[in-house]
Amino acid sequence: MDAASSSLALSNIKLHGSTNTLNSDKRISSLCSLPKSGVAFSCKSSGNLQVHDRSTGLVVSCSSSNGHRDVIQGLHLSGPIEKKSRLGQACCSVGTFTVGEFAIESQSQAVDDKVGVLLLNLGGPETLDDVQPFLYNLFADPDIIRLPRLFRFLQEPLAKLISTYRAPKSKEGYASIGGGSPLRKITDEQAQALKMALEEKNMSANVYVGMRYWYPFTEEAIQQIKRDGITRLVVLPLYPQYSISTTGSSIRVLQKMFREDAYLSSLPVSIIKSWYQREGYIRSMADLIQAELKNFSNPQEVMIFFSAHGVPVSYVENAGDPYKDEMEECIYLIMQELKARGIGNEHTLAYQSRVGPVQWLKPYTDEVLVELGQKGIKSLLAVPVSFVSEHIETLEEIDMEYKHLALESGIENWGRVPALNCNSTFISDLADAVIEALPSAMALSPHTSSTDADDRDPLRYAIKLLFGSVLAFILLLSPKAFMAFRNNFL
Ligand SMILES: C=CC1=C(C)c2cc3[nH]c(cc4nc(cc5[nH]c(cc1n2)c(C)c5CCC(=O)O)C(CCC(=O)O)=C4C)c(C)c3C=C
Ligand SMILES: [Fe+2]
Repeated sequence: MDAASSSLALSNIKLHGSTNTLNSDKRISSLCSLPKSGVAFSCKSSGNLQVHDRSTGLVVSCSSSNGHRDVIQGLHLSGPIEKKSRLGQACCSVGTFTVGEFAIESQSQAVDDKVGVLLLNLGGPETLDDVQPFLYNLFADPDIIRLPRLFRFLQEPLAKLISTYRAPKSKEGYASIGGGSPLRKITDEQAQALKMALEEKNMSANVYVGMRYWYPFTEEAIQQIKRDGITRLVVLPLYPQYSISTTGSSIRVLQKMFREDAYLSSLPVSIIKSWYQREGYIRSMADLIQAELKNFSNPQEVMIFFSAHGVPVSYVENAGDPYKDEMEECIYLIMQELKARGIGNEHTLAYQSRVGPVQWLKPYTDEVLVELGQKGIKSLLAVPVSFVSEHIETLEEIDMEYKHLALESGIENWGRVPALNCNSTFISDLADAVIEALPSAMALSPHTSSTDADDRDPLRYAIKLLFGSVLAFILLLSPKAFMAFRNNFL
């Protein structure tokens, strides 16, 4: 943005109130002369107000003497600030807010600012023929099968083997939910709903979907973002809690792409790592639980059973994955919200969907269901909590396998909370999360040219692949390794 458009964005901000301490004209004229890298001014009322135009946007912040800062609509505000309506953001917002005795109106619209929101998700096979290649992509991810560095060359042959052997069982699962994953359709609908929610909050943005293991791949979304000339990007993983295996894996892909591309490496980006603690998300989860409890004849006797997708214990204990802590805090917050509504049901948390010959987070959903049935629990409400759309593990694993197991174990009344999908409170809260994240967007990393020498040398790559296949084959010929593999992956 040049000085002229900078002044255009900022001249739309009107400062009202006593001007003996805040002279808007003076500051706006001084802004125009600042270089295109950014503009800023400050004033003294009872706090220190700063307005920054970092070439593509506006940040208004006010730090008071006690140093306390609040975030309202992405603007860091504190002290004597009282929100009146939508706060101004240079990109597109219109609104009014007061700073002590001053009122500031923003009708700013930086015409050359193009905001993008990238929704990250897992992706799922759309047909039964997609299942094996989808599984290959998943198991080839070093954040899913974490091999010691020395054995990394085994990653691809192992992924080939595991995906081939697991595919028949997975296909049965996908066949039972209609022949494919609903993830793409639901994520596209969420993207559309988010775009509309942002528009209602006066922010115009393109919303993109980037999947980790199936179409549309994250790489495709990034190419589209480049073609569209996006100037600021908010990355929003559709996982409320952070795990190395989900959000971490997708961010790793982005970081690699951003490092290797000149345009991307200078694009201001803001990544929302996890958002399970957001009020709107907690409220929307509590709404779903409250509504579903009403379907039971004795709602207060129902055990609320949170079922989260598991991760291997080593992720948490050795690699420092915050997933378990975030999950437990999330459940605590949902239960607090329910308690505030007078709902004091018993609850429990267990982990589902384990894969592979390692220990996963405990307790396991299937084991707890049997124990609860044996203890005499008669009514149970299952709440899937690690994911915000319906998918194979809600539609098949919970609705079919676990329901069957629970009823067999003595539970008589079974219910399941639907996934949030396009729930309006939830989507509106995601829109707020995007607006709040935008002002902190900054370039991710310096541009470096291509990294891994092996990736550029086809001969070294072929040798690595061949050597890895032979080793994987030998490993699998050992009867013990074979039995562990067969029992856990197939
Ligand atoms: C927060 C959610 C998820 C975590 C954490 C997670 C970790 C994780 N998953 C696997 C292996 C598989 N996951 C599969 C499907 C799948 N996983 C998630 C979410 C999380 N995974 C979702 C939403 C889905 C379903 C996608 C869909 O098609 O609807 C599968 C494939 C299905 C199957 O064969 O069971 C596998 C395999 C591991 C190993 C892991 C952590 C290391
Ligand atoms: Fe998974």
